[in-house]
Amino acid sequence: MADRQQQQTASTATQQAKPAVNGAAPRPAPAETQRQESVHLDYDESIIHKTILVGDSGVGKTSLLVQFDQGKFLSGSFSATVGIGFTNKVVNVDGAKVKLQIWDTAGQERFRSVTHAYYRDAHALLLLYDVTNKTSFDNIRAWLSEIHEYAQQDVVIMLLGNKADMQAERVVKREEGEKLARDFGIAFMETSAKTGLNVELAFMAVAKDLKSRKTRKPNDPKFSVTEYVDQEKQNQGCCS
Ligand SMILES: Nc1nc2c(ncn2[C@@H]2O[C@H](COP(=O)(O)OP(=O)(O)OP(=O)(O)O)[C@@H](O)[C@H]2O)c(=O)[nH]1
Repeated sequence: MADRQQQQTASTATQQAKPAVNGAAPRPAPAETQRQESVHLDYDESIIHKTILVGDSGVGKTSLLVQFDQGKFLSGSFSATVGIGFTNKVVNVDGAKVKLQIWDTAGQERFRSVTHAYYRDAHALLLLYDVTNKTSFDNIRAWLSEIHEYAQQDVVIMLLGNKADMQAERVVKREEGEKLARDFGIAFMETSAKTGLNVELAFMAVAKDLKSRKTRKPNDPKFSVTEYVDQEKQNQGCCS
């Protein structure tokens, strides 16, 4: 549904920019339409950006993807992912359609060799831990060294502290997540697949970064996920 709305918006913008066909002189397109047209020219909308969700079993990878894709939370008994699967999702970034192919991996150790094989083609990795599970946080360093071993050097990495809604059970402070991310030079935010906190923002930040890598001119400033996320949080008047 959201995709269809985006397509409609995009095609409306294109129609507005077309010259008149009834003999009248073409009217100049509004400034905003011209800007969107140039974004479309710069960016190839057929590119598929492979984004992989990784982290220990039970941290909420499948739930995060379902919340982003379908806007709902699957409660009930936990059933671990077996193997790997993907969901395609198109997001609108500054008037251009950015295609994300989001791979949900199994966190269990026995599937690790299968998921390693997918790292090499990844453009972005969302690395999750569970704020109520200290082991999942302690394992982040091991996940990062696997990523550095198997993924491409310029892969976009974002650290997500999930289950932020479970305040009473929390054992990992937000500051600890922030520090770890700073130490490794990666972006960070806390999310909740249950309430939807920051779920869209996490994927949008990745999509923006990936798109900017494809369109950035040599002298353009580098897109900073961290600055974008901070700015968006301020705009939302939110603090988490
Ligand atoms: N309260 C709360 N529960 C969550 C959240 N995210 C996931 N859960 C629950 O945590 C359990 C595990 O979630 P999954 O999404 O299956 O975890 P996973 O990382 O995909 O696990 P594997 O497939 O084994 O790798 C489920 O019972 C979810 O309902 C969250 O943000 N808040």
